[in-house]
Amino acid sequence: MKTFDELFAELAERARTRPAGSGTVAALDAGVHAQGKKVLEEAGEVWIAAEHESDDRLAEEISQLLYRVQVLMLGRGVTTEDVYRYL
Ligand SMILES: N=c1c2ncn([C@@H]3O[C@H](COP(=O)(O)OP(=O)(O)OP(=O)(O)O)[C@@H](O)[C@H]3O)c2ncn1[C@@H]1O[C@H](COP(=O)(O)O)[C@@H](O)[C@H]1O
Repeated sequence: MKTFDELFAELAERARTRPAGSGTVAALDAGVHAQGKKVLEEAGEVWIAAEHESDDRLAEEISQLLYRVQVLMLGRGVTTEDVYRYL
């Protein structure tokens, strides 16, 4: 179990250390265009799950959307503080 902030810190560390085999490193290397497409794809899956799937499947899709948003944030150099000041 981890929080949004804990995952963001983990992904930032991946970006910094670039361990072999990291899907996050590959997603960051793919660039902002590809990262944005993944956000849109996962958002669509969240919508479908919300209408047609179980609470557990919906929660899983939401977790994947949060991950994809965090990859995009790192890809653009946007921090959690940058986002939280608008909440
Ligand atoms: N939380 C996630 C996470 N959520 C989603 N995903 C990725 O997103 C995929 C699911 O998205 P898709 O529906 O697009 O599935 P897919 O089309 O089969 O995926 P791809 O072939 O496009 O990678 C998963 O298979 C993972 O590759 C995640 N990948 C990593 N994490 C966490 O991020 C951290 C760092 O991971 P690594 O960089 O892989 O070490 C670890 O704590 C992981 O648990």
